[in-house]
Amino acid sequence: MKKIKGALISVYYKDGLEQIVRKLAEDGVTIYSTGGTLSFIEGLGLKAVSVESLTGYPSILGGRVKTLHPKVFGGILSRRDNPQDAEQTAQYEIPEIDAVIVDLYPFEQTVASGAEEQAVIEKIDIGGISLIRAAAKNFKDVVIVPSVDQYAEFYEIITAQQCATTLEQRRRFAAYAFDVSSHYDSAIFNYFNRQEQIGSFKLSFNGGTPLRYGENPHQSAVFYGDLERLFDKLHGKDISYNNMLDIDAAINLIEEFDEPTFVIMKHNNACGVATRPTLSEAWKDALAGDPVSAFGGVLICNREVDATTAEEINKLFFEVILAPSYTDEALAVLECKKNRIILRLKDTTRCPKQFRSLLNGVAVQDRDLKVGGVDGEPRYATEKQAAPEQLKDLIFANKIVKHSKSNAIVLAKAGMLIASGIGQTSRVDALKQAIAKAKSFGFDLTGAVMASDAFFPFGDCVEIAHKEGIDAVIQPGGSVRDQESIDYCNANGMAMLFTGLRHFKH
Ligand SMILES: NC(=O)c1ncn([C@@H]2O[C@H](COP(=O)(O)O)[C@@H](O)[C@H]2O)c1NC=O
Repeated sequence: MKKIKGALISVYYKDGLEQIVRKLAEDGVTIYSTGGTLSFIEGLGLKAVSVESLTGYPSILGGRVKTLHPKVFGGILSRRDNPQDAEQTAQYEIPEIDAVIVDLYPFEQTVASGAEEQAVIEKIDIGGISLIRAAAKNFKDVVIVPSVDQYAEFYEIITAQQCATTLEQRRRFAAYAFDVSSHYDSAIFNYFNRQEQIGSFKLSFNGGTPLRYGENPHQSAVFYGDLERLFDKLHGKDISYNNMLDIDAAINLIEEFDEPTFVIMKHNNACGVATRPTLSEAWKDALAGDPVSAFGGVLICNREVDATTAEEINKLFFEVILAPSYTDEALAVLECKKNRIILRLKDTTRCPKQFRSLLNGVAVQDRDLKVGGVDGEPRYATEKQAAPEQLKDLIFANKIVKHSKSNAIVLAKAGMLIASGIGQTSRVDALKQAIAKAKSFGFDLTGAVMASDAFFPFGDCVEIAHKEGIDAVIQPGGSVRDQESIDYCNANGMAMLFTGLRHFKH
């Protein structure tokens, strides 16, 4: 156990500091402090020594240099059991500082506020980060409180142990310190790296929410990120790892649609999608696409859920629902099952990059943010063009296939997903799966459209589709054998659009 005799306090946010300062003062600890923090302490009617009087220098360069001085850093870094260090600290009249309390300039908040570069640069804390690192390095003798988040724990310790700390406690606070400093530096790096990418990859999240388990009960899992910005959880049990995957996929898909649309996700793929003039109609037809798979699904829509729609949704067993809002009546209906997770979407902007752990590292790619065509519009590869209603269905189906696991084929008709073939090892198998599924639910494929996430390597898919009554197709194109498919379509009165955009999803 080591008693604190000298403490340096230099914090940006002063909230929560009062009880700590009072306790330190009560136990006779000498407090050293910087400008604003010193005024705060004196405002409490307590005494502290200004860092200026310790160093013999004023705070200069607009606060850029305040604590950066050997009298401060010598006091923190001196090894108390090292005779040479002791000799030098005595020679230069350096006091022992055995507790350091810092709260850094709010760099990330300043960037997030959209501040100009110069304002952001001034919020790069230099002295504070140096204090944190120095104190953490010398944890054998010094305790470091590196941010406001550790105030409560530190206060508990000094209250219970009369301003003394154990080595184990100091080591834990040193870990907090490097957590704070590395996160802070990652944020600064990402700010500097935002335009001209220099190649390194740094991602840092504070905290982490333990999940009940991972993809399966024998796998443990933690989520790092800020779900609160994305949505409000209004009701239900904890969100699971698999729920998160489906929620992510659901948000990606719903964002493709402007008109009232309902999507039902199952294991990362849509099993029901419909666009209709009203949300309740969209729900009805999304469910009709595959009422069997919908059981236990994740639901998402892009309009307020009203009571009528909620009454219908309520008949289904589902895991999660996401919507921009709910009427009070709708919420009352949906909340009748205690485990159901009800989320209100807020700000769905997400990182434009996607990360995935694989092999012994992380692969980073741009999100697939394009749809429709390389330059906006897809182009006809065939003589025949689709009728206006069918063209709408082609665009609709292409949005769904973009978010389906490869190899994927989507069949749609009248603004509704009628079947898909997903995650197949051949495109023909994906098509056959979709056809079989559509038929099993009694859908008539005459006049339906087909979307493919990648080009047709042979002419077989358009031929199979045509034999089922499908006469409009959308696909990226780009196969060396595109002409086989084009010739077949031309010979059989089919329309085929090329987007030039492949949408593999592995
Ligand atoms: N320049 C320095 O030597 C320096 N030393 C400590 N700080 C920071 O100054 C802030 C506290 O300043 P004040 O006590 O004047 O309100 C803290 O966020 C602390 O991390 C510094 N500021 C920036 O680097």
